[in-house]
Amino acid sequence: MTDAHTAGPFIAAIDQGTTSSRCIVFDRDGRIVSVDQKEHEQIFPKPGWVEHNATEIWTNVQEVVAGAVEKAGITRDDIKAIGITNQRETTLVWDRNTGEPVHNAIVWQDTRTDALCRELGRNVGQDRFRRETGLPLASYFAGPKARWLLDNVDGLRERAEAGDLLFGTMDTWVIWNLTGGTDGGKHVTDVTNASRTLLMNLHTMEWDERICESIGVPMQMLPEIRSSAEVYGEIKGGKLGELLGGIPVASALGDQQAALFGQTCFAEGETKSTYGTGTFMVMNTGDKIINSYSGLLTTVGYRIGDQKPVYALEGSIAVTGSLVQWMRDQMGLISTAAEIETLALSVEDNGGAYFVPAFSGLFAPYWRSDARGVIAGLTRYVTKAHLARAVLEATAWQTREIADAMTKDSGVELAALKVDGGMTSNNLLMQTLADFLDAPVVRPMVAETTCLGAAYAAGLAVGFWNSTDDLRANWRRAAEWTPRMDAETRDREYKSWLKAVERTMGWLEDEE
Ligand SMILES: Nc1ncnc2c1ncn2[C@@H]1O[C@H](COP(=O)(O)OP(=O)(O)O)[C@@H](O)[C@H]1O
Ligand SMILES: O=P(O)(O)OC[C@H](O)CO
Repeated sequence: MTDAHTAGPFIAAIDQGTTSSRCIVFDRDGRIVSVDQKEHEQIFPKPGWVEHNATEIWTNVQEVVAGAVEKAGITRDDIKAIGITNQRETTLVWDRNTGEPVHNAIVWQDTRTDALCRELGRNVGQDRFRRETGLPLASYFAGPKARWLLDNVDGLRERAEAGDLLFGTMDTWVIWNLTGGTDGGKHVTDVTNASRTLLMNLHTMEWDERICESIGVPMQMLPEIRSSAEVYGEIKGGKLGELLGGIPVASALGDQQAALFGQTCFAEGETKSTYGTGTFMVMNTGDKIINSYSGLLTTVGYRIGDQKPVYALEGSIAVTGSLVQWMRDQMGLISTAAEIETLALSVEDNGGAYFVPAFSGLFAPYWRSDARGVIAGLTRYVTKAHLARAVLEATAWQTREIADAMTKDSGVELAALKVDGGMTSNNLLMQTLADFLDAPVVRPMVAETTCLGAAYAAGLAVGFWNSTDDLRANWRRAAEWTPRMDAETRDREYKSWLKAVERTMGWLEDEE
């Protein structure tokens, strides 16, 4: 697959995502040379529970790396480094001696720790977690998931305290296996992934002893926290060892931080939003740890080698692309995701309907697990085409709420929004977004910004690229949407949206 335009050497990146694992090989201009991808099973043992089989994931990771290298028609000597990006918060515990997971991984969307988080809130108080970790106490994050495993799997706490078990998010699992597993695998994570556990102190970039104790996670099972761009070890052992042994494993970033990096949002105030199953908007806040009073998360954007960490504010939305899937799979109103645009374009507006998809509560800026979805404003006039509009508008309004919160917290007005992810192929949605934000929306040439960010960080770590300026030079605009909506309509519609959001709250009673 390589040609004269994509002469080596190359950098490879693994994206261990929620629904699939993929590997992409990039050239020096940040162009894609080859891709391989494999989905894994989504396991739903009970309502609200979501698990992954980590052994299946590791098998898939090995296959997609081998697959991408084969498709590129290159060998070990052509690849200067490999980087990792991953679904964040998804939590695994495994035996350091056998390498076997003790339980399926508990996925970020899983809400089984809701009650535990409420209890921690009552006993320890929300404020301390916010202040030290930048996060609200919520089932989304990794620490409570690890505590749940220790409390609910027989004998686990004793084994953890004896030092026989390792904790990790998916970056840690993949790096440990890539670098040899039971034969000396490196047990590390990076600052961005660690900043999603509720266990890392944002100010020191170390595990916080008191917080680990309050949550009930023994520190001896935690990985070493490293920067996002440095060599953690080399590929070793197994089939990949034979194929790619010795290649430096040189970056790790949570997928949303990787997208920030891949979008080259290196300056304070630069913001990206990734539109997939859920949506994650992240703003670079430079060296400032901005405490959010508006329901955002304070998190680490990235850290290159021994440079100072760069912080970020994040607004996470649980349901965006998955609402389009719901319209397709559960309602049968469309047969492909792309059809939502055609259907929505068959009418002028939403016909008065507003759809708030609080299917598993509301994430940012509300963090309400008692909320459930509503369609408000229904009359006999509303058709499925109006609902299609309301579905797309839901994504755009949720983004607007987060943009408002970011401006409030940071004092920075959004100058433009860089977007990526599967939903950005929807032109009507992108125009609606520009209209509701009253700011330009820009999509880059390389839409695979997540893998690209991991490749960039790995490339910086081994000197393949010299500086972030080299990376900026690779960024190219593919499309831009500018606002066309008048202020009066925008304000009126926003009010109606906010009214609909209010109606989702308090649907579940506390004991539910
Ligand atoms: N044309 C479209 N319009 C609206 N939504 C879309 C469109 N194409 C894909 N999607 C949605 O985008 C999501 C897939 O995007 P992707 O970036 O691959 O997600 P993820 O990385 O979270 O798996 C799906 O939820 C799908 O419903
Ligand atoms: O794998 P994705 O793209 O669904 O990303 C999941 C996020 O990292 C969850 O925080």
